[in-house]
Amino acid sequence: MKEVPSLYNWAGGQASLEKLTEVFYDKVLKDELLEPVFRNMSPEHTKHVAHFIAEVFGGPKLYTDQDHGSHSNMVAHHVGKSLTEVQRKQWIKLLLDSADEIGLVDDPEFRSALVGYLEWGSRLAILNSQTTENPIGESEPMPKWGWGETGGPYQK
Ligand code: HEM
Repeated sequence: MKEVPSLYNWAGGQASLEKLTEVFYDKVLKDELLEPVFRNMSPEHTKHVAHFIAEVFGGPKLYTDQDHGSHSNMVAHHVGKSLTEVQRKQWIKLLLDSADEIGLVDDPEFRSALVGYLEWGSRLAILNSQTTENPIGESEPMPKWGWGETGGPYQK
């Protein structure tokens, strides 16, 4: 049985995920639907989101240790923002366009895991944005994401 690589390593590590979020937020800030939502984001936003996804995908704990973040802290950024399904769909579209643009690994298994995570995370972001109280306690662990039912191309 071959060793199972993390999604983080399969995606090309930190540099690859940081490139993904850089290209993505460039698009976001030029997008009619999303620019109003993100126009006041912090200069660190792009990097923090890359660090968050990297950690969820089995990479180093930069969001937790370097950015002083946590799952609760990430959710707090969405609470009360009243984000919409239309904005969510556009968010997903621009992120997947960015993945193609930077040449992120595109085997069916990795992309299935990526889309699964983005659907899950973005739907939670919309739900949490309708509330005024953070449902995630500060001591809750970071989410983890893996290959899911498809297994992985590493098995071939
Ligand atoms: C998997 C899905 C998602 C992840 C992993 C994620 C991650 C994050 C993280 C880590 C932050 C904090 C950034 C920082 O520390 O500066 C953040 C903030 C934010 N996110 Fe998300 N997010 C997701 C989905 C979404 C979606 C779908 C939307 C809207 C359509 C959204 C809107 C925002 C906004 C408005 C902020 C605050 C920006 C500001 O500081 O002004 N997020 N997100």
